[in-house]
Amino acid sequence: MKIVEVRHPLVQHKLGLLRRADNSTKSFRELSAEVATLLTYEATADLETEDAEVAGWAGRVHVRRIKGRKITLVPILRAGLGMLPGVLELIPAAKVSVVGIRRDEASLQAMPYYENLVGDMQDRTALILDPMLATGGTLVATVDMLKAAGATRIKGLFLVAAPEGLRTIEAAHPDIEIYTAAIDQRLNEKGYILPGLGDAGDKIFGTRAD
Ligand SMILES: O=P(O)(O)OC[C@H]1O[C@H](OP(=O)(O)OP(=O)(O)O)[C@H](O)[C@@H]1O
Ligand SMILES: O=c1cc[nH]c(=O)[nH]1
Ligand SMILES: [Mg+2]
Repeated sequence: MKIVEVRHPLVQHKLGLLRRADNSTKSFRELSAEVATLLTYEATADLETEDAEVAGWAGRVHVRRIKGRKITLVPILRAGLGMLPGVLELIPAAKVSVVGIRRDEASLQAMPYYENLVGDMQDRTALILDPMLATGGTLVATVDMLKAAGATRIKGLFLVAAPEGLRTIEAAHPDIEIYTAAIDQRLNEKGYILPGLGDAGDKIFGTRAD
């Protein structure tokens, strides 16, 4: 499975800021979106392009443009919404397919509760957005959903990923690609990533002070 840990200095610097426990909701949101923009740049590096011509200031000019297959962004509610503005900075016309999955805090099982996907999923690259890949249950459920709707080309963008979750997704869906700012050490007994970011959904929405 293709797993890319993005080591770019800007990504690593911003991730370092995100890890601070004293971030305000505003800074956590801004940094999440900024790292998401940089992950998008990496994850779209292999998009196919084609020749085209446009009317330039000195006549016709040869240019390149993105070809064929289009993209749908797939933010996973809730926390994935925190990455969406950053990704839309680079792909402002992308259609958005929303998936709602909540992790049961006791069993750590992924509980799907909402699905609203674009109709032509088979013609698009799906870019899943979620800050945290922990046990991997949420990602496996999302990829199951996307494949059932016809998706064949799927990439996931995460701020932080745990080795346990990477192993789980590799066993279930080795054909997808993962882009993350960090592969962290491990999960704690409650399924939180260490050193991680804490509860990303709560930090993005300001629902609990850590
Ligand atoms: O890899 P897993 O072990 O499945 O865990 C990861 C999921 O947990 C968090 O969502 P959460 O359930 O807290 O929902 P929220 O975004 O509404 O806070 C996170 O945003 C991922 O979606
Ligand atoms: O570390 C974790 C794991 C799951 N969800 C989070 O928000 N943080
Ligand atoms: Mg949460």
